[in-house]
Amino acid sequence: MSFKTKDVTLSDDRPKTLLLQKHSDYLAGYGLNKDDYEFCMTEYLRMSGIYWSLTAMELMDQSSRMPKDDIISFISSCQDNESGGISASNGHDPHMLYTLSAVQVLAMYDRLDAIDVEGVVRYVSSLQQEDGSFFGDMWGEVDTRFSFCAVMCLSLLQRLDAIDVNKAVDFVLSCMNFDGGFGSKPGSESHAGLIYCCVGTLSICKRMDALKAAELAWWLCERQLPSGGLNGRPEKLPDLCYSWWVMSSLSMLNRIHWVDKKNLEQYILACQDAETGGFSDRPGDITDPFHTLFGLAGLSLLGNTSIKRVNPTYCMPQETIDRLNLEPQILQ
Ligand SMILES: CN(C(=O)[C@H](Cc1cnc[nH]1)NC(=O)OCc1ccccc1)[C@@H](Cc1ccccc1)C(=O)N[C@@H](Cc1c[nH]c2ccccc12)C(=O)NO
Ligand SMILES: [Zn+2]
Repeated sequence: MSFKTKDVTLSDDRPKTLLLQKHSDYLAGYGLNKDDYEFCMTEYLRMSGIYWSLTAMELMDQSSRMPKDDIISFISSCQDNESGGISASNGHDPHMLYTLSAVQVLAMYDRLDAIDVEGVVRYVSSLQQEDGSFFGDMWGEVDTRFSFCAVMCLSLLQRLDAIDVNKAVDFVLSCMNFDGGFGSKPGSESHAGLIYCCVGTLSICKRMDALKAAELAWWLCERQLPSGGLNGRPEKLPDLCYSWWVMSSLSMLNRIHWVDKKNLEQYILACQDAETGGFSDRPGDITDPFHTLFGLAGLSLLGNTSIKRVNPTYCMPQETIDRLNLEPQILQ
């Protein structure tokens, strides 16, 4: 039993303002050196890395600094003609996670014509199981993350008709715990990231009525620690990306005011690196594009107007969601 709540202390010389130019330079320069160790080691999730960088640049209104044509032809080269699915990088197997990232990127660029959309629809719907759940790929791992990938991807393509939405919702609801939270499968422990996926699925399918909203919002705001940061489960250290998983879920529940916004903003700003640019999981750690997106997206949800509005359900610019006429449900 740990009596000392695990937390971090924010040092006095931490960044207290948003260093937008540093973050824009950091992302514009990331991955240019193709043979650096980190770039090679993250090939297995390259497509998601492109989604994180582009979305962060869009939120900063800096996406013109991204190599648009190279990105679009890279995505086309990653679609598997036989299955219709899209892989993280050339030569890798197609997977739901990277098919979603690719569709998110092309939706932001308004270039869904660059892929075989019917092939993607065929791939995603082929992964739905009898109980409504989804596999991540042909190897058959079930996880509520993949339910969220499926409904987000198909809704971006205006093709939710291709799956059994009622069964997809039933499976997600079968993963609801007594604390109002969700795990990856029925009976799995509640986890902030999976709560985001399950609430997001219900938001897109317009079934937020089925949530135990009060219990869930309570569990979510319990994630906040004295440092202002949020953790993903009880007794865990704070981590910047959990600011996003928790706050986007609270936004969909219309209860974002339940967290101490000032304290949380302090924690997010403290995770910036004034030298390299970018955000890290905790103050003083190495920055990466993943935490940089979720730091900026979190500040956007907190109302920082120097960052464009982000949609809490899709984690994409609100203007993209508006252009696609998508209306994910927000609890009243
Ligand atoms: C596979 N990932 C993770 O497991 C990260 C690891 C981590 C980061 N900080 C602490 N650990 N964890 C993570 O994303 O947890 C949140 C989560 C978990 C499950 C479902 C959704 C969100 C990260 C990549 C990563 C690996 C290692 C270090 C940093 C980033 C990852 O890809 N997360 C996914 C989470 C996610 C966001 N939107 C989704 C939609 C559907 C499914 C998943 C996601 C992502 O961002 N996709 O675009
Ligand atoms: Zn993290």
